Amino acid sequence: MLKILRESLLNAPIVHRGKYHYFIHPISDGVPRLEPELLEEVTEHILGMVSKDFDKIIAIEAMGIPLATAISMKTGVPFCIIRKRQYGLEGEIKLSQETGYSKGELYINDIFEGDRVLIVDDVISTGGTLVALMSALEGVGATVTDAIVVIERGDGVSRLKEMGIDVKTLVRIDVTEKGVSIEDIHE
Ligand SMILES: O=P(O)(O)OC[C@H]1O[C@H](OP(=O)(O)OP(=O)(O)O)[C@H](O)[C@@H]1O
Ligand code: HPA
Repeated sequence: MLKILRESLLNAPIVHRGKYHYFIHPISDGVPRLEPELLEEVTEHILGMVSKDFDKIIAIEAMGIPLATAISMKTGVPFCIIRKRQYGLEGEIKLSQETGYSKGELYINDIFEGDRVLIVDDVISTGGTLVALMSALEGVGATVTDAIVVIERGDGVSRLKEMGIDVKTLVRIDVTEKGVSIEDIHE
C-alpha cells in the first residue's frame, strides 16, 4: 500500500531554505508533476482513515488544494480554502502562520459555528500552521472531525498531541541533505 507515495518520496530532491532541508515532492509542491495515480492512491487512503461525518473540507493554500479537490469530488462535500490573501469580508479571521522556513498571514472565510470540518494538508513539520488553525476553529465553534496530513516530518504531530489534538498522517519521514528516509508508513 502507498507504493507510489513511498517510491516518490525516496526519490525527492532536497534543497536548502536557510538551515531547513526542504524536500521537493509532487504532493507538497506540484513539482515534479503530480500524477493522477499518486493523487488517487493518497486520497483513497485518506478516505479510509477518516470518519465520514464532515460537511466541509478545509484546505490550506497552496498544496492542500489538490487533495481537497479530489476528496470533494469523491465525497460530494464542498471545500473551503484558507487563503494567504485577505478579502476583508465580514467575519474573516486572520491567523499568523509560522513554519520551519517562513512566516505569513492566513485568512479564514466561510467557516461557522456548528460546521463539521475535515482538515487536509500536504505536510506537517513544526505544526505551527495547524496549531494556529485549530485554535481559530475552536474560537469559531466549528468541530474538527479529523485533521489529516499526508507527509509528517519533525515534531509537529507530537507538539499537537501534547495540546490534546490528534493529527493523522500517512507517512513519517526524516529529511537530511542526503535525501528522504521513511520512518513509518500507514499500511
Ligand atoms: O508544520 P508547519 O511547520 O507549519 O509546516 C507545514 C506547512 O508548510 C507548508 O506550507 P507552505 O506555507 O510552504 O505552503 P505551500 O502549500 O504553498 O507550499 C505546508 O503546506 C503546511 O501548510
Ligand atoms: O520540506 C518540505 N517540503 C515541502 N513542503 C514542506 N512544508 C513544510 N516542510 C516542507
